[in-house]
Amino acid sequence: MADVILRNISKRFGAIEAVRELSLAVNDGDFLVLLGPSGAGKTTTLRLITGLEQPDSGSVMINGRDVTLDPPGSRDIAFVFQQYSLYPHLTVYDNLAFPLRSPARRVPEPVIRKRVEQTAELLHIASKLNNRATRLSGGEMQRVAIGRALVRDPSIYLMDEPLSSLDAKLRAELRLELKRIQLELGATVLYVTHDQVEAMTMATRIGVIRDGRLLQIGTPREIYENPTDSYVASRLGTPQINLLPARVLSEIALPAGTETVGVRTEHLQLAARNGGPLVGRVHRVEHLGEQNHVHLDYKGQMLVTLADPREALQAGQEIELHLMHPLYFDGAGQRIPAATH
Ligand SMILES: Nc1ncnc2c1ncn2[C@@H]1O[C@H](COP(=O)(O)OP(=O)(O)OP(=O)(O)O)[C@@H](O)[C@H]1O
Repeated sequence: MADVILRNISKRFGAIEAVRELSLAVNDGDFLVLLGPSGAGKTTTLRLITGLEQPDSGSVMINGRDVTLDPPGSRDIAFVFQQYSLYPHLTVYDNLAFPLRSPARRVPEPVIRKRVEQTAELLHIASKLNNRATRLSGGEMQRVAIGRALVRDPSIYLMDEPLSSLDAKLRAELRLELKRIQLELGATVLYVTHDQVEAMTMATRIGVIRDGRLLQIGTPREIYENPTDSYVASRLGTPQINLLPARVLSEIALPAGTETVGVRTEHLQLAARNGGPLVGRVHRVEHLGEQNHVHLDYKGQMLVTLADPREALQAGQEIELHLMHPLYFDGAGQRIPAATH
């Protein structure tokens, strides 16, 4: 059983409130992704769990034990950083063995060998064990860095944007592998990123964080389909949700209090003009291969939606917009629940 509970933790650096009364539970076997922009407090949250930072208030529990005041070394945690952080003069084997060779652990050498070889297999780097760390590609180096966390069997793996230094293709590849490995090991992971695709594809749950506050936590589907506010709605989905001021939609009935209407691709149907109340104009069509991005001008508001590339849409063409179950938000950006409309 491995779980981590944060209770109301806050951390301030001078005038900056990096983390504000954040409460969070990472359950056994969870792959919890903290998703937020730069400066949201993601790294600070991880550092508070490791003990590299002390909270100003609140507590950190690991496996039912309050570790808030414990030094970092005594917490049963493995951390993967954004940068590779390998020992360049050591071989891949020795880099992987390193965390097990600390005098405090006293792991016998045959056990180390077994763990290192298993980990290398898991990460598909078994053939590189004798290479020096510097003689690896970026993707291989990051695999080794992840491997250094995996050789141990901690309560929780903390990962701080471990794929962000890789190119898009490698990132996609390692994303799949990390998820496979997590499932194979039944590992508990807290992973921070600003990449919504990583969050959507790997997470069992996503926590959306902004300005040190946890805004919402739920499964990727819950966060995508049922965002509690317009900021959370805009964090997931490509193209991004269109947020239209209610005043440009006076032709249609909106729930009381609506100030903004959130329109994702699946909430919008385009049709030839046929007397419907909402008429826009195609501004630009971007052909992306399997789909088109259509940029529409609706009363001076620019909307982006997906369309089938076989649909003949031309810039300048007038087109009807049909909204299907869009999301409604009040003046403060809070969601107006479906039950009230
Ligand atoms: N040691 C520190 N001293 C002063 N300010 C800090 C320190 N560490 C973090 N901060 C500030 O706290 C806020 C949160 O930083 P943090 O690194 O946790 O954000 P983040 O979400 O991880 O961002 P990024 O995605 O850019 O890594 C930022 O405003 C940052 O400048």
